[in-house]
Amino acid sequence: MKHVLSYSKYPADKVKYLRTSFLENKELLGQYVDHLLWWNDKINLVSRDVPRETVLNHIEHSLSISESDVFKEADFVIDAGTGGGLPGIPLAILRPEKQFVLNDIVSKKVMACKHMATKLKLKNIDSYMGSLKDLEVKPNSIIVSKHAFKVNEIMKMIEGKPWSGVILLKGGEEVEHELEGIASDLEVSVFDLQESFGNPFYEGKAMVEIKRKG
Ligand SMILES: C[S@@+](CC[C@H](N)C(=O)[O-])C[C@H]1O[C@@H](n2cnc3c(N)ncnc32)[C@H](O)[C@@H]1O
Repeated sequence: MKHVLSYSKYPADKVKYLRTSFLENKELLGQYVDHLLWWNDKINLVSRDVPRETVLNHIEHSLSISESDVFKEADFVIDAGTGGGLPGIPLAILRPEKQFVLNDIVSKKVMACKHMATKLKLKNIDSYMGSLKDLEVKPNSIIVSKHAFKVNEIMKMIEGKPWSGVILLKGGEEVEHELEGIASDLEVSVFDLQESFGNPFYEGKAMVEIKRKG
C-alpha cells in the first residue's frame, strides 16, 4: 500500500500552549490526579505506587493531543483503551465543547472512569465497556489512544467505520513496520516528543496522527 509517512519534531510552540492550558486547568486536573491515585491503589490503573509527579507527566503527555489539528477539528472523540482515563479525561477537562467516549474492555476500569467523571462534574464524557471493534463510530469522530494498540491493530478494529482521524501516543520507531499490511492508504505523521518536551519521561515517545489519504 502507498501510505504517506512523515517524521518531524513536535513543535516547541505547541508545548508552550499546552503547558499554558495545563496551568489554566490546574485545579480540575489536580482533582483528577487525586481520584486517579485513589483508584490506582484499588485496581491498578497506571502502575503500582506511581508517584504524583509521574501521573502529572502522564497528564501533560495526554494533553499533547490537544494541539493536534486533527483533534481541533473533531466534534466527537473516542479514547480507546483508556485505562484510568488517559488521555480522555485530561482532554475532556481542557475541551468541554467536545464529546468524549471513554472505552476499555475491562469493566472495572470503565467503572472507575465513570466515577471520576461524575466526581469532576464533567458533562462531556460517556463510556463504552467492550472491545473497540464493537463500538459504533459516529461520523466526524476521531479515535485517540495512549499506549494501548499497535497501528495495525487499531486500524483493523475501526475498518469500515466513518472515523475522520486517529491520534496515537506510542513509540515512534515501530510505526513504519506496523503500517505494513494495512489495506487502505493512509497519511501518517509521526511527531517525536522527546526533544520538544525536554524531559526523559518522553524518551522514545511520539504522537502519531493518521488521516485517510487523498
Ligand atoms: C497499557 S493500558 C493503557 C491505558 C491508558 N491509555 C494509559 O495510558 O494509562 C491498555 C488498555 O487497553 C485496554 N484494551 C485492550 N484491548 C482493548 C480493546 N480491544 N478495546 C478496548 N480497550 C482495550 C486494556 O484493558 C488497558 O486498559
